Amino acid sequence: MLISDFTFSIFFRLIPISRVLSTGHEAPSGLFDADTIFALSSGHGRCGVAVVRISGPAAATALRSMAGLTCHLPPPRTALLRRITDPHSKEVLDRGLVLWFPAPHSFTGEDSVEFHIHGGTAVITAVLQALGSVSGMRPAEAGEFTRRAFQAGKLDLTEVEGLGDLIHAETEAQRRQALRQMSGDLGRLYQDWSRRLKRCLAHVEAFIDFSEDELIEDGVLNRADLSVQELQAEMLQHLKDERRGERLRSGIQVVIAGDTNAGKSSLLNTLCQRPAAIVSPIAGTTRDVVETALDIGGFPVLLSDTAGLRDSRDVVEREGVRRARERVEQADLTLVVVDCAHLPLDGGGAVASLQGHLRSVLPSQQHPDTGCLLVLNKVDLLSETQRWKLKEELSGVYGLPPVCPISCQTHQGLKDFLTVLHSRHMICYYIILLLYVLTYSVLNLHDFCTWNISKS
Ligand SMILES: Nc1nc2c(ncn2[C@@H]2O[C@H](COP(=O)(O)OP(=O)(O)OP(=O)(O)O)[C@@H](O)[C@H]2O)c(=O)[nH]1
Repeated sequence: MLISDFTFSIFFRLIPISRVLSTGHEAPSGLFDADTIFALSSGHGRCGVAVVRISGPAAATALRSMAGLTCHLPPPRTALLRRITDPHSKEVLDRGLVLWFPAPHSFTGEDSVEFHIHGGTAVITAVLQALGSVSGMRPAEAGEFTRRAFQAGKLDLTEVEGLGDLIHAETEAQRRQALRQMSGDLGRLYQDWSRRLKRCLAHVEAFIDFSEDELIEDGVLNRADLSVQELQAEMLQHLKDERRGERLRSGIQVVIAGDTNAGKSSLLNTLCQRPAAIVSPIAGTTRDVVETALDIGGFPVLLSDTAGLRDSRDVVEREGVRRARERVEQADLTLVVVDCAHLPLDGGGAVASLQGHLRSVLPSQQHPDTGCLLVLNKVDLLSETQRWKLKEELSGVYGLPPVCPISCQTHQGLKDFLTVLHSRHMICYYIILLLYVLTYSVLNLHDFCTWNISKS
């Protein structure tokens, strides 16, 4: 390969790496708008107080003309109680608080104003219409305030993502993760990686361009290679810890599957504490997938009840079974429910029977040890002796997933089951694309350095 080809390949690598790593906000010039934008920021629906935000060069004009402030603007970030009027007709629209945030000390970095008005639909509509009539003002597009904050360097991309997560957070763990991300820790980490990678790249380029003139000190490539290896180890470590974040954001897919009448719908209702699915002694009651969102130990879980798996001539039931199998294939975690009153306990063979259940539910390529829990339902129907036999038979058996004996009727064993479920879904991690790309890029650079060292 020619030297110019090396340089090209280095740049080829550098561009995606630095783009991915650059969480800073080198705002493209020309993206700043002269428009002033406004929006209801407190969400729709009737409420006590609604917040209308304005950002841009005409914010001060809007404040003056609508809050009756002819001479001076209010002191920055201080709430003033004012009559809010139509800027043209001077009709009073509401009485509320106004706040003035002069640039650059505002969320967007631009001159900004907030109106805290009463949350009735008519009040909000009147104020928004009045704002729209001020020259140079227009309603904000979705996410435009945050885009302006990013462009003004107030937030980096990871903080923007954290802000989005915080707004959408439904569980405690999601809220905590979003807040951590918003504090900028992740951005600082990526910027450090970016800086170190670029330094390695510069050393390798310098070696390529000047080594023949002997202007480069010995061992430059070795040091670059060592640094890249260190970075690679750090990223892999980070990847291990942070995969959890992805599951936190999108939720874990938990699917309940098994034979008809095993108590799958009863389990769904028990977990979500409401009659979300129909329960009946008639086999084949559930025909379609019934979904419900849950918060288990602070983690978002999308729980699905599915049709009982059996051969059927009924077209609708067959479609239900097809959907059930599809869901099991996509699941992060499958709860295989078995009616333990039907296990061959007295004559032995419970383990073989459970293995048969697992085979009939799980896709052939899935190992039962992973992504699966065996839920032995209806333990209330077992006698003391039968329970003892079951325990005996299952103790010391390898090749089965964790087994949880429970009763959806008496709630026996439910607490232990929830503990196992919590620890099990914590290990349902997936590759985060961004970090995968980073690692891949580092591996490429590492390969390049290694190749070059061996060549020299
Ligand atoms: N004794 C006892 N009965 C239960 C328990 N759980 C469920 N049942 C009963 O078992 C029957 C079937 O329960 P479902 O929850 O509808 O079972 P399913 O697996 O969803 O059934 P399909 O819709 O046919 O797939 C109902 O009569 C329930 O009351 C349990 O823990 N103990």
